[in-house]
Amino acid sequence: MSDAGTQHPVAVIIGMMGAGKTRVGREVSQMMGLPFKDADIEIEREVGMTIPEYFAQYGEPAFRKVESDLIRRTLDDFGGLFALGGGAPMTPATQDALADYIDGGGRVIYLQADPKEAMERANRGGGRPMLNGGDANARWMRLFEQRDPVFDRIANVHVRTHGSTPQMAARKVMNMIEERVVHVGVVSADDYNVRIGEGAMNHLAPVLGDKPARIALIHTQPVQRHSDRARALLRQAGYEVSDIVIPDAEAGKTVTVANGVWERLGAEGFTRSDAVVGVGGGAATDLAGFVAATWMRGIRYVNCPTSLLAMVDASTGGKTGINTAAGKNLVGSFYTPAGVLADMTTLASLPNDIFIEGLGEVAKSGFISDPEILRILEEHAGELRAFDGASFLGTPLEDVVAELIERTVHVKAKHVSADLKEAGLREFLNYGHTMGHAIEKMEHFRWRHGNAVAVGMVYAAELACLLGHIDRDLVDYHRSLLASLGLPTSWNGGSFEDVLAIMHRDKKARGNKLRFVVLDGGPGRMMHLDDPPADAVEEAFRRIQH
Ligand SMILES: NC(=O)c1ccc[n+]([C@@H]2O[C@H](COP(=O)([O-])OP(=O)(O)OC[C@H]3O[C@@H](n4cnc5c(N)ncnc54)[C@H](O)[C@@H]3O)[C@@H](O)[C@H]2O)c1
Ligand SMILES: O=C(O)C(=O)C[C@@H](O)[C@H](O)[C@H](O)COP(=O)(O)O
Repeated sequence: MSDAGTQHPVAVIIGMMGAGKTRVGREVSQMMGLPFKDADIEIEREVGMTIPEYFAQYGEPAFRKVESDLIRRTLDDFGGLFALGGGAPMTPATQDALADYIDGGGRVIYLQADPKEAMERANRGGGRPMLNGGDANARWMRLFEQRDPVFDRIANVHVRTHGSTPQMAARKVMNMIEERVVHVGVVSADDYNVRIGEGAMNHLAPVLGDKPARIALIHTQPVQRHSDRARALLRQAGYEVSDIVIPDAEAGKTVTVANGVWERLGAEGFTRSDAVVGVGGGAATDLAGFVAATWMRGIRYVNCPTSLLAMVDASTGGKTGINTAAGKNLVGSFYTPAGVLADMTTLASLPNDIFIEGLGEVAKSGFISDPEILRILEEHAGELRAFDGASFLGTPLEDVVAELIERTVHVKAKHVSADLKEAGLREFLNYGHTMGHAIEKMEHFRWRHGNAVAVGMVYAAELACLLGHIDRDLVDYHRSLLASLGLPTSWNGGSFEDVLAIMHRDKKARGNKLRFVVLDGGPGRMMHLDDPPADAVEEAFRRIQH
């Protein structure tokens, strides 16, 4: 954010008179240990009189010039929280200054208070020149109608504070400030952001935009409390919501379920301008994405992942799909979301075993691309393995998990940005999956995906070692790290012949040749392994058995 020697605000708060910009801004600055500035107070200090006096003596145009000059200066030399006066963002010069600030990575937060509450607060206080003359309420409402669409456009963060105390509103603002954002560039489609943090789901309406009238909210029963929140946010934003509950986990990734959703969309008149929101684990976001990719050949969709694995992997990258009798994810489409909102508060209800399976895909990303992930996993293995959603939020572990999620999503974004349709580079994200998907199928999906992938990575490491690409120590490191996280490292649930037949149907296979992706020397260095010797393929299988 800061250029050499300059400071920029952590956030700028805008909103209607009475929205609570100053009160909430002060609360946030105290919570974050940062300085706070109120533009109106700074202006009165600079001109040596109150704003009503300045208005009366020099008029509004002169005031707006003083105001926009002070705002521009403050944006370039202040590193705390900065609240603007109600009318400030209506001035073109201030709009330009705020746009430059956002281009530099700044956050302009539109504090969207309940209009009635804000109007009453604004008129209680008096001393507001813009409300002088005539019925103050009517005047406030006229200003709201003029300003709300402008504020909505200018801001890049929107925080609704309806019914919130100043402290609750401050917490929402702080969550937005602290959230992590990973940008995913997509060569053949629109770029999008993955937002990671408490309250990320609040971005639903801004990400969906104002074109959809109808939203198909696709979710599963175990995440009802989170889909309830999504539904409330969507309805508050004025969307018509079709609530679609699908079977949980892999049972939801079938053509029968997809057809049922297509039937609903048809019966309710969904058109290309409408959208899909998927809330749940990776299976739910895979199905939701598949429905969005296929309804009328493609409508907008936003993923709200609620499991660790879905946050770090499934919800991003555009792989949508369903399973068939022949195997995992054999039907689907590369179709990218309009955005991904990884709301950390949803992890509060995530069972420990589901959290742990998500660590399988986190570790994978460490092995294929970011060794720092492996270091963090090693350092915090015990805490991660003991994950307890009920006591997780607000603890130091939440920051560790947020860092792991951001890093893992960065690894995925790097691969999918360069190779959306998996022509080569993206296949490295499939590390451990050739054997992993075979195990899932052999286990009739009783094994969780992340657990199967963990064993699959040990298999791939054994195969690479047998062929001289990595040393035994690195194979042993796979086992020790994955086991320390509570992940399985062996499997003996079926015959080599059955597994081999399934691996031959893996999407990376070409003709009747097996293809794997394996480490080449060490973490972060990957290679394709085409048509490996049959005896090595079988010996590696023997080595992952109990
Ligand atoms: N599209 C991709 O790129 C991609 C990437 C990785 C995995 N996947 C797919 O994702 C699936 C695995 O995802 P998963 O591990 O999330 O499994 P999942 O979707 O089956 O969820 C696991 C279980 O956790 C529950 N759950 C999820 N979030 C919860 C929450 N916050 N509170 C309580 N319960 C919650 C689910 O309801 C389910 O019972 C597999 O189908 C895999 O193929 C897809
Ligand atoms: O996004 C990818 O590409 C991946 O390979 C990510 C994997 O972690 C994920 O499990 C994906 O769903 C597997 O893809 P598939 O094409 O093997 O089904």
